[in-house]
Amino acid sequence: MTTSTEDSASAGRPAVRGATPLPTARVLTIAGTDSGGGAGVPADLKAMMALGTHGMCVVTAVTAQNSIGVQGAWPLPVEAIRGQFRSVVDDIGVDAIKTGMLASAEIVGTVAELLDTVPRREDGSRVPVVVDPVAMSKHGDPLLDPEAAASVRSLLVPRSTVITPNLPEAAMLTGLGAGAPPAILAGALLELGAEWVLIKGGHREGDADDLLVSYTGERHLFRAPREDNTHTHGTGCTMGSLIAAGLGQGLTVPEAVGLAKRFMMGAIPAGYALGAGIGPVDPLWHLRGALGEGGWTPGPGLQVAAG
Ligand SMILES: Nc1ncnc2c1ncn2[C@@H]1O[C@H](COP(=O)(O)OP(=O)(O)O)[C@@H](O)[C@H]1O
Ligand SMILES: Cc1ncc(COP(=O)(O)OP(=O)(O)O)c(N)n1
Repeated sequence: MTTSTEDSASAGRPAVRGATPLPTARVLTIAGTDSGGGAGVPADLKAMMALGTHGMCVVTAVTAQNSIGVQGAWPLPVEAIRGQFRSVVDDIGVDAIKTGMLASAEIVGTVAELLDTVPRREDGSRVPVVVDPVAMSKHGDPLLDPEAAASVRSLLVPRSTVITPNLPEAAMLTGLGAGAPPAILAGALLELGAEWVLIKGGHREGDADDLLVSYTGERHLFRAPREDNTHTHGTGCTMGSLIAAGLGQGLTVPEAVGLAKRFMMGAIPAGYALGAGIGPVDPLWHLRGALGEGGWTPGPGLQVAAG
C-alpha cells in the first residue's frame, strides 16, 4: 500500500477517455463509519446521492454500531486521515465539505489543518464547510473525547460556513444549558466565529423547529411538527449531508437548509424498523414509489443470461 501524496497530476497515467462534463457537485464527508449503515459515513453518502451529488469520504474512525448502540470505536491514525483527504482533494476536487464524528482532539486539529489547504473556488470564495459537531449517538454512546470539545470550539467553529449542533451539542460547545433558548445558544456560537449556526430541533419538547442565524443578523425558522416515529437513527448526519450537497450545488445557506428540512420531513416518517432498536431514517423515501415493492427491478438491458 502506498500513502504517497507527491505524484504530479498526470505523471505516468493512462489517457482518460470519454470526457463527459462533470454532471454534478463533488461533496466530501469527513466522518466515522457506522457498520449498521444508518448514521456516519454510510448515511452521509446516501444523503449526498439522494440529492444527485457525487459523495466522497475521509474516514476518521471505525465504529461497531447497530440499532441498539455503539459497541466499539477505533479512531484512525492521522496519517490515514491526511492520506484519504489528499487523495480526494488533489485529484478529484471538492465543491462542499461536511464533518461528522472526529473522535479526538488530535483528529480535530488535523482536520482543521487540512481544511486550510483546500483550494479556493474560481471566484476566490472558500469551499463551504458544514460542521456537524457530533458528540454522542442517540443511545448516549460517546463519539468525541470530552477534552476534544475545546478544539472543536476553537479550531472548527471558526472554519465552518454553517455549524449544525443539536441542543446537547450546542450546550457542550457554549457551556450553556441544553434548556437555554435556541437564539441564545446560536448567538454564543456566532461569537465563537461561525458564519451561520443551525440549532436543530430534534431534541426539543413538542415541535421539531430548527433555527438558522447568521453573523450578519439574518434569522430563519424552519418549522416542522414532531413525527411520531422512533426510527430516527442518522437524522443529524443526513441533515448535515443534505445541506452540504445543496451548498455544493450552489444554493445559499438558507436555501440549502430549507431543502434539507423539506427532505427530512419525508425521510423521518419513512424511517423503518431494523434490528431490535432504533431503525434509520429513509434517504430513499422520495424514490420508493418508483422503485416498486422490494427495491429496483433490472430492465431488459440488464438481465444476466442464465448458465
Ligand atoms: N421526531 C422528529 N420529527 C420531526 N423532525 C425531527 C424529529 N427528530 C429529528 N428531527 C429533525 O431532524 C433533523 C436532525 O436533527 P436532530 O435529530 O436534532 O439531530 P441529531 O441527530 O444531530 O441529534 C432536524 O431538522 C430535526 O428537527
Ligand atoms: C459514526 C457515527 N457518526 C455520527 C453518529 C451520530 O449520528 P446522528 O445522525 O446524530 O444519529 P444518531 O446517532 O443520533 O441516531 C453516529 N451514531 N455514528
